[in-house]
Amino acid sequence: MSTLLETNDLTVEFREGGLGALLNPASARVTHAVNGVTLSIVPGETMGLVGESGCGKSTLGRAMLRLVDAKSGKVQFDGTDLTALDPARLLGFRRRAQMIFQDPFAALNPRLTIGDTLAEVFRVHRLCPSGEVAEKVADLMQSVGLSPDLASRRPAALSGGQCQRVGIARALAVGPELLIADEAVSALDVSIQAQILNLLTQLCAERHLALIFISHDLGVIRHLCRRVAVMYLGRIVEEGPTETVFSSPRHPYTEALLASIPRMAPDGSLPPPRLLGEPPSATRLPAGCAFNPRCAKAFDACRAGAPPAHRRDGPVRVACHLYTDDKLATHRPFAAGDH
Ligand SMILES: Nc1ncnc2c1ncn2[C@@H]1O[C@H](COP(=O)(O)OP(=O)(O)OP(=O)(O)O)[C@@H](O)[C@H]1O
Repeated sequence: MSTLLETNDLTVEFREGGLGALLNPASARVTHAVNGVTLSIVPGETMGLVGESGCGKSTLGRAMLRLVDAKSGKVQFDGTDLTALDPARLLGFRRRAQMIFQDPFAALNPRLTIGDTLAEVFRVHRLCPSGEVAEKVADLMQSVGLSPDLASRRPAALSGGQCQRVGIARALAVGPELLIADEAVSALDVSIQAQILNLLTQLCAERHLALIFISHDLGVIRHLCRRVAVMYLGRIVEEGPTETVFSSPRHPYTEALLASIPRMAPDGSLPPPRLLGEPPSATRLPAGCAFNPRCAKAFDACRAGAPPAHRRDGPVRVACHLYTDDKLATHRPFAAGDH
């Protein structure tokens, strides 16, 4: 199947330092938010993007939609290089890929009614004659489980779950082929989270939508996504079918992340966390593999150089020095101390 969205060696940096940094670029404080990401998604596919806070998930999602500019690398949507699009053609692309945000209240204009918020999308993108907008808005509201009676209300009169349904409706209005949902349920109560996840599953299936679902929550990713990409300090360290990655993680970071899900022992105690401390700052990346200072399996090569990003082990892609060609060629599973 042809690729819908593809990033190629994508890098995003944030430079800070005020006037001093403008006069002397070498003095700028540079955050390496996305560091050479190559990833693709096909039409109708659901992919989870998971990793600790600050690892670059949101920035990657935003760069995929050109809401933030890349420093280098490419983003291609259906064969078109987004990094080279002028503003007029970018507006056309915005119909095909949309974002859903974490905070449903903040994402809506508090002064506009729900009906006006949705009607604005039909008008800006000239999606239908103005006489049909009210009917389209009512249909759209029903498709996300909102009564059209709520059209006259403002966001403050809605619950968090209802606001997120409006956010989803606004994204769907333009008939996109790809949704990027950035922590779209993490601000909601658990019972409401399940309803919104079910809605997203249903909409993706009905409309053959591709979904990139950004989340800290491994349980949610497992429930929702066929494929998962695990991110650490700006890089994808492992990527593959969700069930394969979750049942036999290759990368020590994925392994530690999965082992960090709190599970109570029969005696009521909690096992010690497997992932200790915070990730290093994205302004000062460690030499070699970025995970090496926290990796229990690190050895000399991990400190000497970054691992190749595209090594395949069956259906899984892994960026780790433990997966050298000779180990993969002989199908020798690694173990601690097996270097
Ligand atoms: N506009 C910005 N200006 C400067 N630095 C930024 C900006 N946006 C993000 N960053 C930095 O880029 C890095 C990646 O941030 P990002 O928000 O993409 O991570 P994340 O994995 O989505 O985190 P979270 O799960 O907490 O949302 C962080 O170090 C963050 O502080």
